This record gives sequence, C-alpha cells and structure tokens, in this order.
Amino acid sequence: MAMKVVALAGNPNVGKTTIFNDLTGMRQHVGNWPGVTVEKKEGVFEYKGEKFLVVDLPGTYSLTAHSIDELVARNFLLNGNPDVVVNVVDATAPLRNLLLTMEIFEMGLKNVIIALNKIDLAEKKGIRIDPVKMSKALGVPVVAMSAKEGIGVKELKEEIYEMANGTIKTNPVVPRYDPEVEREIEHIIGCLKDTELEKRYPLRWLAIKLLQRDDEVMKLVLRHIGEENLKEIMTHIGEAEARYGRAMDLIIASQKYEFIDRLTHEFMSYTATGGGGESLTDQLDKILIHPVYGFIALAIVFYGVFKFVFALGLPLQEWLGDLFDSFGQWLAPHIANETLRGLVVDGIIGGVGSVLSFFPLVFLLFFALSILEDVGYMARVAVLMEGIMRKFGLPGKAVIPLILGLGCNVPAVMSTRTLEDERDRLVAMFVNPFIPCSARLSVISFLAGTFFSSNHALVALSVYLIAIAVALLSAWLVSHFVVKGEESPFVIELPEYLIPSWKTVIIHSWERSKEFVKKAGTVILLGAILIWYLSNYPVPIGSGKSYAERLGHFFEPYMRLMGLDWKAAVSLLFGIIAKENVISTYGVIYGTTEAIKIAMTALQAYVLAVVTTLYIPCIATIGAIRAESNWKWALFTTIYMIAVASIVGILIWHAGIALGLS
Ligand SMILES: Nc1nc2c(ncn2[C@@H]2O[C@H](COP(=O)(O)OP(=O)(O)OP(=O)(O)O)[C@@H](O)[C@H]2O)c(=O)[nH]1
Ligand SMILES: [Mg+2]
Repeated sequence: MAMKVVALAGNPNVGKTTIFNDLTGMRQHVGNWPGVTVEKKEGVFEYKGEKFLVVDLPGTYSLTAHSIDELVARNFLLNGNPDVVVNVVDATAPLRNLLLTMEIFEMGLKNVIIALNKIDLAEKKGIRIDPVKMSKALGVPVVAMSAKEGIGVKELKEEIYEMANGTIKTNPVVPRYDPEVEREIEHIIGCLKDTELEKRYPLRWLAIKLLQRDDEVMKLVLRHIGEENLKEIMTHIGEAEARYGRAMDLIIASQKYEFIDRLTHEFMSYTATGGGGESLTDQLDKILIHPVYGFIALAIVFYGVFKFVFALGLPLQEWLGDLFDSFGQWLAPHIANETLRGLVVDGIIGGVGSVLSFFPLVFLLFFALSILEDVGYMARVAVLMEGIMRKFGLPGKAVIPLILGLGCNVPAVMSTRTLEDERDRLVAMFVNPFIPCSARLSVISFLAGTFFSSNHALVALSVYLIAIAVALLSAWLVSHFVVKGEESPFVIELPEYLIPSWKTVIIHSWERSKEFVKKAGTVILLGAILIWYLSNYPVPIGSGKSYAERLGHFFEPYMRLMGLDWKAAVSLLFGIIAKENVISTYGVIYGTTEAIKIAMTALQAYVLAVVTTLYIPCIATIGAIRAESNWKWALFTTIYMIAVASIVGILIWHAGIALGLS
C-alpha cells in the first residue's frame, strides 16, 4: 500500500524540523534562526500499523514566488498532493503565522492540521490561546504542542492518522476582502472558468495571485488562456488599482491581516504576566544589536570563538598527529614489501593522518557556531551587519552563509537559497569560497602554530581578516560591475534567545564535522594516494624527476613571484581536490609535516597560508556553485579567485621583503 504523505509547512523558525524529528525519530538540523531548512527533507513514521511519509518543507512567510524556498514549499503544496498538511504555527506570534495559514486555505487545501507549537514560550510571554476555540474559528483541527519537550506529538500523530483516513471533516475559513476586491476576484474567476485550469487549481487562489501579479501564476495562466486574455485581466486589475490609488498586492495583504486580527480575538487573550515589563530578549538586544556596543560584543564573541577553538583544539591536534605518526612507525616494520610500505605508511597514514588530526579543531569550531546559532545570536549578527553588508552590495542576511562558510563552503553555498533576490544570491555565492572553511583552518592553524608559536591565534586571525576583506571587496566589485540590480528589502525575524539544548548542539556539530571525516576517507584518501604516486614515480621525489616535481617545477617560475617554490606549487595543485591536502602534501614530500620548518621562512609560510585560503574553491565547492547557479558562474568564480590569490600573494611577499621580514 502506498504511504500517506504528510507535508510540514510553516514560517521559518517555528519548529517544523523539531516536529519532523519528533515524528520520525530522525536528526535533521534544528537551528534558532530563520531559514535553516532550505530543501525539503523526508522521513517516515508508523502509527497504528500505517506508514506515513513526512516532508519537512522550507520555512516561508508567504507563498509568493519571490524566493526559491517559497517556490519549493508552494509547488509541493500545489502539485505534491499531500494527504495531510500540518501547518506549524508559532504560538508566540499567531498573527504573522496565520498569514501563511490563510494562503494555504486559499489554495483550496482542506486536509490541514494546525500544530500550535511553542506553547511553553507563549505562556511565558503571556499569550494565551484556546486550541478548541481556535479550531472552531479556523475550521480545522488544532493540536497544542511544545515540540522541544515532545509534548503533543502523540496527539498530532493521532490527528494525522484520522485525517489521512478521512474521518475528520474540515471547513477551512477563507479571508473575505472588500466588496470591490471581491468583485475583481469574481471577474477573474469568470475569465478562467471552463479552461483546463479549473480542473487543476482553485480558481479563487489563481485570481488572488493574479491580483498580486505573481510571476509564476501569470506564466501558468498565460499558457492556458493566451496572451490576449491575460492582458485583458491585467488591464482590468490596473483600472481597479487606479481607483484605489494603491497596488492590489498591498490592499490584499492589509485586508488579509485585518481579517486575521478579527479572527484571533475569538481564541486569543493576553495574561497579566505578559505585556508589562521588558523581556530578557529585549534587554539583551539593547546591547547586542546596538550600533556601537553590538559590534564590540561581536568582536568579543568571535575572538572568544577563536580562542576557544585554538586553546582547546591545538593540543588535541598535536596529540592526534603524534598518535598517527607513532602508528605509522609501529606499522612500518610489519610490511615487508617496500612499495606497499611506502604507500601505507607515508602515503595513507601520513597523508590522511595529518588531515584527520585536525578533527578536534573542526569539531570545536562547529560546536561554537552551533551554540551561537541555537542561542539565537546569528540572527542578531545579520541585523548588525545589514548596514555594512549593504555597502558592499549584499543584504545583512547574506552574512549567515558567510559565517556558515567558516565551517564548510558547500552547505554555505546552498544556504544562499534563503536570499530572496537572485542577484544577491549570485554575489553571496561568489564570495563564499573566500571565507576560510575548516579545511583551510587546518592549513592556517598548522602554519601559524608551526611558524609563529607565541602569537599563533593572532596570526591565524589576520589571515581570516584578509580573507574577509577580500570577500567584501569582491562582493562590492561584482555587485557594482557584474550583476547590477536593485536592492532587495531587509527582512529578518529576531527569534527569542534560548538556552541551547546540548543534545542538539552536540548532534549538530557532529553531523557537520562528520563530513570532514568522510572527506578524509574518500576524496582525501584518493588525493593522498595520487600524491604519493606522483611523488614516487617514475622515481622517488628528491631526484627532481618525479611527476610531482616535474609539475611543480613547471609552475615554479610563477610561484617565485610570491616567494614560494615548487613544493608549494605541488601542494596547491593537490589542494584543489581538498584544501587539507596542502599540508598533507608536505607530509608526503618530507615524510613528516614537521620537517616543513626547515624548508620555509615564517614569511613564506604566511604567504602560503594566505594563498591557500584565497586561490581556488575546492572541487566540492565548485560543484556546489555550479549546481546552485551555472557553469559560467562557477568558472568565473574560480578564475577570479586564482587571479586575486596571485595578486595578494605577490603583494604580501614584496611588502614582507621591504619590511625586512625574510
Ligand atoms: N521553547 C520552545 N522552543 C522550540 C519549540 N520547538 C522548537 N523550538 C526551538 O525553535 C527553534 C527553531 O526550530 P526548528 O525546528 O529549527 O524550526 P524550523 O521551523 O524547522 O526552522 P526553519 O528550518 O529555519 O524554517 C529551535 O531553537 C528549537 O529548539 C518549543 O516547543 N518550545
Ligand atoms: Mg527546519
């Protein structure tokens, strides 16, 4: 028997993924800022012997065609034929949430259950909602939940089960507008009647979307009724707008809001505890999004993050590195075949080991970022950065993908989907690979730790600052000269501050840093073997005739411009596969990575750190950019980065020499 399909829809940050996890027992990523889920995710649960497929849709405020995640959600609701739609409503902000509910009702969906979530928080804020009255007012079942504590999950399953089996009758309320608007809707419905459209879509919904000049719906209608008729409809709308003196879109939005406002009076009230007195969130925000103190706090927070990651991570990293070295030394005598011994000990254990030893650093970075996210701080960072980011042609929200890029650029590039504007997306995607990911953290911290023992955190921080400066400058260049366009409006919602759930934070950091280990087992393993091969054939490295050396020497004249040698050329070449390879390549060339000390000066190491950071996105990131945009954009990003890295590398080298640093 086919599984029944349950769609989870709702505003961003209302707890959809938490409910998804509660239902399916899965561990999808939950985060305390809007836009965490950008693709739909699927999972299965069983109740009373029946199986249900749950689809976690991206959070959206409405179902317009403004951004990809809204379209993903809308298309699924329209064409995915879900058996049940669970509309998650945040009990702390029912007015805003019900806007989406009304759109869902207007789409003609009948099998809707409202999951009224975060009732624990609502109570604290003094908002009281009567689920029974709410259900009566809306015409669909309402389940009160506190998903984080698992409250209401069983009830929700029961309702889903009943609804999927057709034992619940619903009668969703739909907003009514002013007579003039209603006449307009009637007129359009008249024009669309007796077409193929009538069989497939609710005409009232199409009419409202046409009134709002929704691009996708206009295209859809055009295909069915032809240009002539659509034009007639649009002119009619234009006349109505002229009479009103306002755009239909705004009229509909405000009337819908009034309708909801009246509706909520039937089931919502405020208790004495709420209203009066400032909440902790408001008090904290006075400082954290303050135009001056906010930035001081930001600097302190991120300095703290780095300090924490390095102070705790470096000793662990050293220890793990030693462990791999000892393992290699212990293993060597047990392998008789010389070639095999070289491959296993130097190639695999040396290469993969030196990368894996960075796992503690990566995990700790993700751990710190997860905490900031769950506390609700990331959304504040977006607000703070709005002004600055705008100067560089990006919306404040684009700072979130940039911060995610500190972990890994691949999910970061994907998270640009939360930006409504296509142009913003392209720019945000383009600058993302400049942000040093955890792979580059391993290279930067290795070089900083090896060559600048006393002030390694500061040196590492300076590489990050250079990278960020280059990213912002590039954003400015691209948004002014390559993808010009209008500014998009700033919308972000500030969630309440929350004490993070440690379980979530740890699971989440593990899920993310797991990718790093996986990469070590796949791409980097292959990379290490390739490197080992190129360095040992046709003759071992050192003779000047190995493939690696030949490649390196070919690029050497170019590397000399920035004070680097052929070894750096080989490392950087292998680093394209994965940036961690830059260090492991040295490991293969010298047997141990520590030997790098005698081969380089501190200035050269610094140049190498910067160039590694800037020179090219790794293969996985190039792939992500291509998938999210197109080949041309991925290629442009790559070429641009190579050029910038060369320029910056040359500048630093010559500046260093001029300062007498070499
Ligand atoms: N107090 C409280 N917090 C909750 C509850 N349910 C979820 N949260 C928190 O709300 C935040 C957002 O939860 P998510 O499940 O990621 O929300 P989402 O709707 O999937 O968000 P997007 O994917 O961004 O659209 C997290 O910090 C959760 O821990 C609840 O019932 N009570
Ligand atoms: Mg989610």
